Amino acid sequence: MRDWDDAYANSAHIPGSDKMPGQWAERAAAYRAGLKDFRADIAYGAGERQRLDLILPDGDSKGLVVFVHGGYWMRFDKSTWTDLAEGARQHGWTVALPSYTLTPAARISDITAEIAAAIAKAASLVSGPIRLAGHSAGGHLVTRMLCDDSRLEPAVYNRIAGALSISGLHDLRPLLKTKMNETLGMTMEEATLESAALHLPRGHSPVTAWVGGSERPEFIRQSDLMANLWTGFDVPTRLVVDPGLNHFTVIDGLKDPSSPITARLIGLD
Ligand SMILES: N[C@@H](CC(=O)c1ccccc1NC=O)C(=O)O
Repeated sequence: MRDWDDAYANSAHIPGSDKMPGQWAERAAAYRAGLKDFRADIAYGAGERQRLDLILPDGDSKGLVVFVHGGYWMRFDKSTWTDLAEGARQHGWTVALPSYTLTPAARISDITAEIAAAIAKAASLVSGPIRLAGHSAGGHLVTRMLCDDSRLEPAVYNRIAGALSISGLHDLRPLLKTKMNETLGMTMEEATLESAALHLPRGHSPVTAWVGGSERPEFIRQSDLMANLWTGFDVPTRLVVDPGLNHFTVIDGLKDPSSPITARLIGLD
């Protein structure tokens, strides 16, 4: 059988990646220190990690971007990548960054419910269209919001203008064969119910699956399968394989207002 741990191992295939979490946190902290309007730790539930940060644009807000961080549902929080808000912020969008309870304290299905609550809270604070983005495990979480079993209320769901799943995981069943599942604790039933690609879409919100061309082949397959399957249900889908980028560099463009990934996030292209 294939080595499924290796198929989903990112750091092991990216030189220097052991130093990256420290660098990400430092960059994000420096970015927060320079923000004019940063609203930290807004509660969207009673749990300790059920908090979101809001980053406001300089002028009027055009709408709400929600960015959900990754880390295989078991690492990191909203403070790791605050600086990814900057591209959308410069275009006038308000950006919400939620934390969520990590596995094994929460099941993945619990986290999906938390993200719906986080989006509802942010949507109550910021008017206009909503654009969802997530990285890796966060890509899973945002695509789950568009599934037929989405917990979003119609008033919130109907404001969603699109979702950008960056290196997202859309069929969780192969992860059952990895050591990570000792922490994730998924059964086949949960892995199936938590796979966006195995659901029907609730509506026709556009979905972009964006992945680095130098990522593990499994991540490219996970983006490909999502775009492929939902195309069959009349969802406007795009698959973008961004050349030369790996699992960690693929999100860097979100900091840059002139990057193609920022244009995709806010629907300018
Ligand atoms: N230790 C993990 C790290 C990882 O995959 C990761 C790290 C940061 C953000 C997203 C990640 N992947 C999926 O959620 C790995 O390299 O396999």
